[in-house]
Amino acid sequence: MSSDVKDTPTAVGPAVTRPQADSTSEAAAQAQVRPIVWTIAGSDSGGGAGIQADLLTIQDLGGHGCTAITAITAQSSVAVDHVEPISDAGFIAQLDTLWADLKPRAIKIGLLTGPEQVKLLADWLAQRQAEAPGSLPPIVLDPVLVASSGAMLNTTEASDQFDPLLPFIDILTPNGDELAALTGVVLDSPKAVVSACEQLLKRGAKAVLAKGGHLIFDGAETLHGQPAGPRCVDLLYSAELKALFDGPRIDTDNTHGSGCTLSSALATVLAQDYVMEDALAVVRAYLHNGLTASQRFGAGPGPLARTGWPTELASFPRVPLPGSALNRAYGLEAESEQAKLPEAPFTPCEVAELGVYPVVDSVEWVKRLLQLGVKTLQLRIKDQSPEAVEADIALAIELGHAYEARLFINDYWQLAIKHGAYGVHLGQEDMAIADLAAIQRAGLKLGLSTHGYFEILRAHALAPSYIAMGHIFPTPTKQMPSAPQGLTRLHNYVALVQPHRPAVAIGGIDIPRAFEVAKSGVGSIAVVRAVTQAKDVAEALGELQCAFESAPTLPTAAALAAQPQERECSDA
Ligand SMILES: Cc1ncc(COP(=O)(O)OP(=O)(O)O)c(N)n1
Ligand SMILES: Cc1nc(C(=O)O)sc1CCOP(=O)(O)O
Ligand SMILES: [Mg+2]
Repeated sequence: MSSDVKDTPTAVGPAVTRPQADSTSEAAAQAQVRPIVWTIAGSDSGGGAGIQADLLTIQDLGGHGCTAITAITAQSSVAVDHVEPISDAGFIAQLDTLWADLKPRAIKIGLLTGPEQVKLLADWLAQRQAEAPGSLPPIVLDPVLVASSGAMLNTTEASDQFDPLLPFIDILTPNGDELAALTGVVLDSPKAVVSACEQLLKRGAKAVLAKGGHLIFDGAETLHGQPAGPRCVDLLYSAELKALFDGPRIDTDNTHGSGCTLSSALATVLAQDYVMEDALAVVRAYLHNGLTASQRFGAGPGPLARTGWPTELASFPRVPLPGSALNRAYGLEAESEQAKLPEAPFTPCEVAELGVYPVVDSVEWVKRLLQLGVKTLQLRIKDQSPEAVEADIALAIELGHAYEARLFINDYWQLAIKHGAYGVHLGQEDMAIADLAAIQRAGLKLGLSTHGYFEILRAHALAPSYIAMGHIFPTPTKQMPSAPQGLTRLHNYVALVQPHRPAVAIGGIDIPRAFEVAKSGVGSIAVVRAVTQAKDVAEALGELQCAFESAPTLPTAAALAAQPQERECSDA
């Protein structure tokens, strides 16, 4: 693998074990493999929440946990009998000692026993920031007020008690009770949740995850447009992104430490450089699996099970589509902005694997590739008026049919419908503006671009004909707002997508890398330069094809053909 590829080898499973880790350089190498995650929280002697839950979670998701303990609690599954805050000196000593040697890639803050500890921590963070601007990693604050047994863990009820910390916090993760206590807003509707989040943003929070586990609104079932049973809807609210994560409410009372688990899981995934919305998608799936497999140990609610990095789509939340009833209930989009959602899945491609998939910018290239036997290809013309490109698009479509090939038209979906194309390829931003219902009704196949977990979930909800995942490696062909995904993530995405529909990898794939990419089991590789800049195009196509033939066939791809194409999110 090339060194410019951002890859996190521990994204799944345990770290690589090194035989001798006693030298400084060896220790540093270890630290790079498992990112260091701090938890600043209280000890739960019952092992279900607090520091104990955090360490288990951090380890389970591929991090190395370090702790700064804020309080000792005498706690079981049914009671909190004693809370003893650590001394100020003891608190700061832990932070200083860790900072000197074990710098964090992310921090989770849990129980702080009152305004004094909040101020101590805020001052300590401010000093680190002043000494080295930009040295603080992502910080998650779980504003713990009450234990799940109902006991108060925090000495004050002041709604502004966490405000000194807010400037340092990347995301605040209150449950319904905490959100109400921090804002004074009565959370009796989805829009009230939004206004509480808005208030916290005005007070300095960068983002809020308003957890829906405790929130039940009148008529909530009807918001989902389907008899789905009790749901849990979390709202991510920041200036840049407002998104819902919707999943079934798991029928268990083993929720002891669920807030601690969520926030430490989030810190651990953020420490592996995932963007917030992707990290939240993973964390919701982790909670789903942990609650589902949870067990009781004492007389009261048990803790969540530790089930490792989630890999199956069924564990992940649904991300409601633009124009969906759920988004409208939260007021996340104006009625006038509603996208036209299709009423049925898109026509599936008749093959489970799309193979070598060149993306080219002229009808001449389309013709040349068809003559060389290419069966999946895309015409991607950028920045021209529809009038200027119509004749070329019409001719390319005609050629595609003549050669019985799968020709996708990028962007110009109206022309693709008008001229009866095999399919259309659209980006994420197009999903909100294109008439997806018209594309589906016309029987055209639809391919969608994605760049991480969140976009994969949003694309999957539309039941497209394929999902493209990029950019795997750095590419000069297109300016990308997101980071390269790398091979480890690609493996995870393929496992998620390909049991349901064809997956396509794109971005920076040349012939040597095609062999690495094919090992992920992905059924298709989309390329621009590997074909258009090849000295010998026929030879390049042959070598790219070779990459697939040398790679193991994964059962997921083979299973696809037999899989009915269901639409996962019919909540319009
Ligand atoms: C197969 C495939 N995957 C991704 C893309 C990128 O599409 P999009 O996000 O719409 O960006 P542009 O190509 O329009 O710049 C693609 N074209 N093909
Ligand atoms: C058009 C395009 N879309 C991408 C995405 O990730 O969505 S990457 C990409 C460019 C791919 O070109 P090359 O094969 O030359 O790297
Ligand atoms: Mg496009």
